[in-house]
Amino acid sequence: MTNTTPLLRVQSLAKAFGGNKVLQNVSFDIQPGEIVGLLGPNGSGKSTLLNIITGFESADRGVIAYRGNAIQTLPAHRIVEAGIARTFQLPAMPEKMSVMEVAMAASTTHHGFWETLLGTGGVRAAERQAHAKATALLHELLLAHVRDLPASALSGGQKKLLGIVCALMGAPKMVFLDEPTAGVHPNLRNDIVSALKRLNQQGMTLVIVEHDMHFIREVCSRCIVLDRGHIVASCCPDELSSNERVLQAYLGGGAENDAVLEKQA
Ligand SMILES: Nc1ncnc2c1ncn2[C@@H]1O[C@H](COP(=O)(O)OP(=O)(O)OP(=O)(O)O)[C@@H](O)[C@H]1O
Repeated sequence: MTNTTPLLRVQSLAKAFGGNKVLQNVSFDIQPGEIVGLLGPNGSGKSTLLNIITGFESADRGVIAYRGNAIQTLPAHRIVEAGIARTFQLPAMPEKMSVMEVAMAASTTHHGFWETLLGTGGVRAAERQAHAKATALLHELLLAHVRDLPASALSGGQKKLLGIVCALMGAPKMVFLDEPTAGVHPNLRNDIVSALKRLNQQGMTLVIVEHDMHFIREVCSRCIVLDRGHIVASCCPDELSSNERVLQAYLGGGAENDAVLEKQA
């Protein structure tokens, strides 16, 4: 990786489900240290893009390079190991595990069968490390006071925070967040904003799928806007409201807009 290599480069990505062309010729770069908002109307392809980058779906065409290395054929766990983590729109939590246990289970340090069974020194040291890290992250994400509760008992917003904790347990360089504040109480929303800003100040690159424009303005330095599978804008949040193609995407448009988008892609 040279000084000019972007942290992530997506080139000519395409994906269709049957005849539904969900992503078409999608290309963009993310630089280290950015907080980028990924925007677009419902069904514009944001989650599909996020799923492809993080290895949960495969692309039909295109290249995804992380620190200069192609990752588009890697399975999800190898992408996590490479340094890219993600959260989910609706995090599912195991019924019987405590908040701390869920955080610990997200640790990416794994040992062989015999080492684990025998509880070797290496395993115990790794467990201590994971415990210390989970403790620090639960504190950072304001979940220290609920660490012994069953994870399934958390509120929707707290589950989102725990999803962020889990994503961070592997010490990623880059995190994709899928609607981190949707359905979250305003108080907790502000906590999420502060936590994300702190993580970014510590060097984390963030890409955030969000519909909440206040949140985007508060947190993001740049926005990428998708409309029906095409990137129609890459600009700072303040420029969104005067961007013709963004307005067109959000205010609607039928087949005539498809023709325009095809031409401009
Ligand atoms: N596994 C799938 N099989 C078939 N179609 C799918 C699949 N996943 C997504 N789609 C379709 O792809 C299109 C884009 O969906 P996607 O979830 O990526 O949009 P989105 O921008 O994230 O939407 P929202 O903001 O509503 O979450 C939709 O038409 C959706 O129905």
